Amino acid sequence: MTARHIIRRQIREARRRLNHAEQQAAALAITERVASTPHLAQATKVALYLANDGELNPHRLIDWYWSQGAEIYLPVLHHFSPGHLMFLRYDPDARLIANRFGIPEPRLDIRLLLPKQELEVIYTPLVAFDATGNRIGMGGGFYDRTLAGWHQGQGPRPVGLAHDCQQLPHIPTDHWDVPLPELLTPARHWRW
Ligand SMILES: Nc1nc2c(c(=O)[nH]1)N(C=O)[C@@H](CNc1ccc(C(=O)N[C@@H](CCC(=O)O)C(=O)O)cc1)CN2
Ligand SMILES: Nc1ncnc2c1ncn2[C@@H]1O[C@H](COP(=O)(O)OP(=O)(O)OP(=O)(O)O)[C@@H](O)[C@H]1O
Repeated sequence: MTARHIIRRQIREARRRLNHAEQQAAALAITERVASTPHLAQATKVALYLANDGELNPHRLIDWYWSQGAEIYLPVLHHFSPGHLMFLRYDPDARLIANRFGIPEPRLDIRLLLPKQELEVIYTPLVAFDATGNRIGMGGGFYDRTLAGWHQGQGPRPVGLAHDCQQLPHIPTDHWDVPLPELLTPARHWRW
């Protein structure tokens, strides 16, 4: 087992142990944080995700963005390009279908597809982060591929979302890992 495997197992277990009240409080705290952060609150096209495996649950944040008239996009596993994500618009009445990991995603409808360059913010799920903005995800490299190049202006700014218990002192990185410039937890707004 590599260090990354051990980190994934431990932190996934820690976030799954959060109870319903803790998850609800975290969902509310993150929504209030976004609502009071102008560059995030003003975004009109944002990628979010549907919570899985104890992740910080953005359902209230999605409702809040909808109430502001913003468009929400969800990651959909690319049907032809393995390891890549597409972003499809998520409307309140959307029909969802579970992907191969059991995570619900919009049905593939070309009319709902948005090129990622047109998103303003990609809220990024993650398993673990450290105090310098390094992240580890579920292990598919999906977000690393999506975020590769954002720093050179090829795509939107990523903003990590996580519970405070997902922080580690140091995460070992690989050359393809894309560090985050910003991350929100219920307790803190990190910027690097
Ligand atoms: N909510 C959410 N949606 C997301 C992601 C995410 O991290 N969170 N992704 C971010 O990349 C993509 C999906 N990536 C995933 C990668 C691995 C596993 C997973 O559960 N793997 C199993 C074993 C693999 C299997 O079942 O085939 C595991 O590790 O237990 C789940 C999602 C797209 N959608
Ligand atoms: N930009 C990229 N181009 C090609 N392959 C990549 C890229 N980024 C990551 N990969 C590959 O994806 C695999 C998984 O990477 P890693 O373990 O860092 O995923 P992760 O960060 O945990 O997942 P995610 O990014 O989906 O949250 C690695 O084998 C890596 O080689």
